[in-house]
Amino acid sequence: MQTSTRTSQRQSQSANADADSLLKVENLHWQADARAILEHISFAIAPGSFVGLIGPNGAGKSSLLRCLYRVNRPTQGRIQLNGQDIWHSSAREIACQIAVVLQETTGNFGLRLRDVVRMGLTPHKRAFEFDSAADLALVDDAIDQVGLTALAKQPFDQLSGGEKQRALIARAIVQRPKLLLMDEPTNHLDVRYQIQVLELAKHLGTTVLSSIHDLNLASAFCDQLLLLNQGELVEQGSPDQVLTEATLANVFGVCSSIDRHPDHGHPRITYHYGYRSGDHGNNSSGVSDD
Ligand SMILES: Nc1ncnc2c1ncn2[C@@H]1O[C@H](COP(=O)(O)OP(=O)(O)OP(=O)(O)O)[C@@H](O)[C@H]1O
Repeated sequence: MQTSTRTSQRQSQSANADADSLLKVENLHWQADARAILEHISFAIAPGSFVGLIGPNGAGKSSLLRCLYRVNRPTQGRIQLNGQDIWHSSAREIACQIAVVLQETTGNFGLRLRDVVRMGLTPHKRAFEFDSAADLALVDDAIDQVGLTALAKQPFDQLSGGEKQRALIARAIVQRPKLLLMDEPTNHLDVRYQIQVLELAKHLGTTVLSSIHDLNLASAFCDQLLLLNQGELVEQGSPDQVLTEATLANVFGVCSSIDRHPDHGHPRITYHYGYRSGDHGNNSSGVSDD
């Protein structure tokens, strides 16, 4: 595994922002079956920012997110939310502060959409405490915000992929988290729903960390990007800093040209297919048409 020098430079830059960070991860390591999956992961996320977690298949994105929502216990290092170590907090305390949207959610056993959204209230409730009229109004308002009022009584498992993701965002709205973690929330969605789901998450006004495979979507929506490769954080910074032709060649093994998107001004990636080594300025990807 290699650690980029640019990463350490950016890590020291981001250290200046640490005091104001909502989430701070320090030297996180995680291993499974005696194999190192994540190593030397350090970053901080400022409140209100929309951060994309990118990287090739198997880089460790889901493993890192699972550490952050307390499924994978790090073998080394510290994760702090608002200055509090998440592994020294109760599961309920964390559930009040962190909402999670995963890529495929099944097994809701006949629950209707409204019941699934209502589950966002649970972490804030005591045992046997009933939902108040204000709680139920919050649920209906969240369903309305994601445009699913007409489907509120529909069994969750019968919804389309895009409708399920929007329902889970409605659940997150109800949960009122400080941090929303999303693992490939746009997987299997058509392009309209990919944009819609990310727009909904962006306009929640909460801090978001989401893994995203589509680098152009990551560029369009994210304030900051974390680039994982082989279990290490090799780049972190703005889309301009992270999405370079050289990085895409080195980490993803693709040849690309990058210009500015005419609407949002962030990097816009055009991929080149079937080129021969030497056809383009940067050919370190080793991609060829042989
Ligand atoms: N519980 C586990 N036990 C053993 N190996 C694991 C476990 N969880 C993840 N891994 C391994 O860790 C590596 C990283 O997996 P992870 O799912 O985190 O990658 P990813 O970046 O999310 O990949 P993708 O983009 O393909 O979803 C993979 O090689 C995977 O097989």
